[in-house]
Parts: sequence; C-alpha cells; structure tokens
Amino acid sequence: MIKVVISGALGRMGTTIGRIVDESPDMELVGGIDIREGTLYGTQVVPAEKLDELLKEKKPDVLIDFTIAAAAVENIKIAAQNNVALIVGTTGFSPEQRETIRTAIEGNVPAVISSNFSVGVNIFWKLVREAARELGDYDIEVTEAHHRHKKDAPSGTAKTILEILDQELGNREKVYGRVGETERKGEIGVHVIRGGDIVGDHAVLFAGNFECIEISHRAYDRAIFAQGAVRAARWVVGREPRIYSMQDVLGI
Ligand SMILES: NC(=O)C1=CN([C@@H]2O[C@H](COP(=O)(O)OP(=O)(O)OC[C@H]3O[C@@H](n4cnc5c(N)ncnc54)[C@H](O)[C@@H]3O)[C@@H](O)[C@H]2O)C=CC1
Ligand SMILES: O=C(O)C1=N[C@H](C(=O)O)C[C@H](O)C1
Repeated sequence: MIKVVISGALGRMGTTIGRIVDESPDMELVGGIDIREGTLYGTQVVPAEKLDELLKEKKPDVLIDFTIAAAAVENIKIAAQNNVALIVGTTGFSPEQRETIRTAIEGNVPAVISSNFSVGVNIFWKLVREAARELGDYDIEVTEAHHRHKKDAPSGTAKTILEILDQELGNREKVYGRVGETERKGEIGVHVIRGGDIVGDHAVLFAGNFECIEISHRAYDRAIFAQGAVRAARWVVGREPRIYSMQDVLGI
C-alpha cells in the first residue's frame, strides 16, 4: 500500500488528487496539509506548520504538492528531511527557488517535478520540440489561457514550452504581449489569457510565408493532471534520490 500525504489538500488540484487516491485500491490517503484545517475523503487536513509532525507520525511514502511556489519550497525541504518521496506540480518558481529545491532533493529523495502532469501535454511538448527543429526560421508565438483564479503567469507549461524552444533554437528574445508600434524581428511572442473556468489551453504557432502550423493542447478537466500526478506517485517510490520528469515516468 502506498501511503500518500497531499499538500494543498483543500485546493482545486488537491481535492481532485484526493478523490483519485481514495479510489485507488493500492493507495492510502494518510493526511493532508493546507493553510486551514479540514477533511479530505475522511482524512484529516492540518495546517501547513504541522507538516513535519504529520510526516513523522504517518510516515507516508510520498508527498504530492500542488500549492504556491513559496509554500512548496518549504514543504519540499521538510519532506526531503523526512525521507519522503515527492511529486511537485506547483508552478511559478523563481530560478533561486528552483535551485533551493534541487539542493534539497538531489541525493536525498526521489522526486518527479513537472509543470504539467497530463499525458497529452507531455506528447505536445515533444511535438513542439520536433517542429522547432524543422521550423526555426518561422515566426513563433506561444499562447496560453487559464481560469480567472490562476496566480502565476505565464503558466508553468508555457515556460516549459519556452525552455524547449530555447534548447532547440538558442536564447531568443521573448516579447510578452504587444502594444503600439511594433516591428517583428526574431523574437518569440508570448500571450496570456485569464478568464472564467478555463482549465488550461496552450498553443504554439509557427508562421511562415503562405502557411502556418499550430500545435495545441486543451484540457477539459483537471482530472487529467491529477491522474498523471498519481501515476507519477506510484512510479517514484523506491527510485534513486534525484529529480525526474513526467517524461521519465511515461518512458517517452
Ligand atoms: N503540474 C500540473 O500538472 C498542474 C499544476 N498546477 C499548479 O498547482 C498549483 C495549485 O493549483 P490549484 O489547485 O488550482 O490552486 P488552489 O489555489 O485551488 O489550491 C492551492 C491550495 O494550496 C493551499 N496552500 C497555500 N499555502 C499552503 C501551504 N503553505 N501548505 C499547504 N497548502 C497551502 C491553498 O490554501 C489552496 O487550498 C498552482 O501552482 C498551479 O499552477 C495546477 C494544475 C496542474
Ligand atoms: O493553474 C492551473 O490551473 C494549471 N497550471 C499548470 C501550469 O501553470 O502550466 C498546468 C495546467 O495548465 C493548469
């Protein structure tokens, strides 16, 4: 039985993951943390300050964190100190926070970190890489749309797209929206939409003369992210102590 603690347990992703863990016969939800107390599928959710205590008492195999960047960094440090494997879906980390996370994890615990746990987005990223290799001289525009409550922009998934484009094309200038007189050069345009209950849309447009290719992914239910995170949780337990990607989990 894989024992799971969820961080951000009362949030949109935390509650969705809680349902999937609760429905999984090979998993047990042993606790949750959030900024306030509550319950999740009959399991107690305690305030974040009690994470260390909770991990020592329940001895989970894995902590799944979907919170906000600053909170996730602290939760990751505490999980690593307690030898608890990690699944991190939280986005919006600064380069300094990424480095702190890397230092806390490497050589201590296995962790899967991904800005997007959906299988479809992981395939989409591969298609974007392939297109960038062939279409480096086309104009490139990245667009993402999310619900009105999302706290970070651009999305973690869009930032991963930009990393892939940088890896394939070198570090191009990024222009975040355009207004007034603009002259297109070799930059990559990045466009963010926020509204309603949009679950998560991403698109990369490669525009040439007389033709365009657009590669896009649209999420209709956040269960796709939650299912991916739970799949990663099953996979990560017992691995070598280092950071893995969702592509490692999927073997792609
Ligand atoms: N990697 C992926 O596949 C996905 C990543 N995300 C990311 O997951 C994160 C959460 O997204 P949502 O669930 O939509 O947000 P949300 O706002 O619904 O949930 C976040 C929860 O974390 C709680 N929280 C805040 N500080 C905390 C702390 N110190 N310890 C524990 N809990 C704390 C909040 O009270 C809230 O309940 C965001 O960064 C989002 O971008 C969201 C969907 C998919
Ligand atoms: O906040 C969200 O909702 C999502 N966040 C992730 C991101 O920032 O890329 C993944 C997904 O798009 C939903």
